[in-house]
Amino acid sequence: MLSGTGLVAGYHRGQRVLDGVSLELEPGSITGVLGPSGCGKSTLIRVLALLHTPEEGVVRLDDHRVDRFRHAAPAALRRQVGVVFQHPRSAADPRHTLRRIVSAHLPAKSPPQETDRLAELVGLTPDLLSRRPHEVSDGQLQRACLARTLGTDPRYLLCDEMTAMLDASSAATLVHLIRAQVHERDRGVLMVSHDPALLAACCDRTLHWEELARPT
Ligand SMILES: Nc1ncnc2c1ncn2[C@@H]1O[C@H](COP(=O)(O)OP(=O)(O)OP(=O)(O)O)[C@@H](O)[C@H]1O
Repeated sequence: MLSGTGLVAGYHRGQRVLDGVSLELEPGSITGVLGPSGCGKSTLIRVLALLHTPEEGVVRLDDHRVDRFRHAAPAALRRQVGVVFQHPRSAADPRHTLRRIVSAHLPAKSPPQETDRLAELVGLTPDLLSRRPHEVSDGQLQRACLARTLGTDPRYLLCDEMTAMLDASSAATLVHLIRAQVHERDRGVLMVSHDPALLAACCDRTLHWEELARPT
């Protein structure tokens, strides 16, 4: 299980973006979190992904109580939690080919077939792999970002409004892919969004932001 308990976090002294937030993610299921823009959903994802240090509260990753975050977080723990961000164009280096983007988190000596396997998994055709971000659609680039994240075979996948930039058909394809990952690989998924219809369509349970922020 990946959990955060009583999390307090912000970006400036005295600013509490998260003020006593708790959430548990179980492997093999998709949890949705619904909240308005600016409530702190991305901040929660950053804390759970060990990318942002909470001022208070506890993050547990399976049997580990995490006590170091950001660069100090143990690599073995960091690799267990993958993140897909809202804006694929800010998350991918525009100079790199999709092949390089997809393979970015694979071990250095991985054979090219491993990149091909990840690309196929997310439905990227081989001809797209030689292109750069400006030569593909947002949906295709988001698939490449998802494939990159899956390269560490993370036990938990945190999706931060990952379909917000996509048309309905691309969004549905990605959601279908995520569901397959949950069932085939027993991953635990968090999907945050301000779109109740999206969460209702793909999550096993949906929590409202206010439910997470109850005092512990
Ligand atoms: N790097 C940062 N530095 C300072 N303040 C920040 C930073 N990132 C976010 N914030 C502030 O923290 C608050 C919560 O932001 P966050 O991005 O976590 O919300 P969100 O619910 O994900 O919003 P959205 O749905 O619009 O993406 C906002 O008031 C935002 O301005």
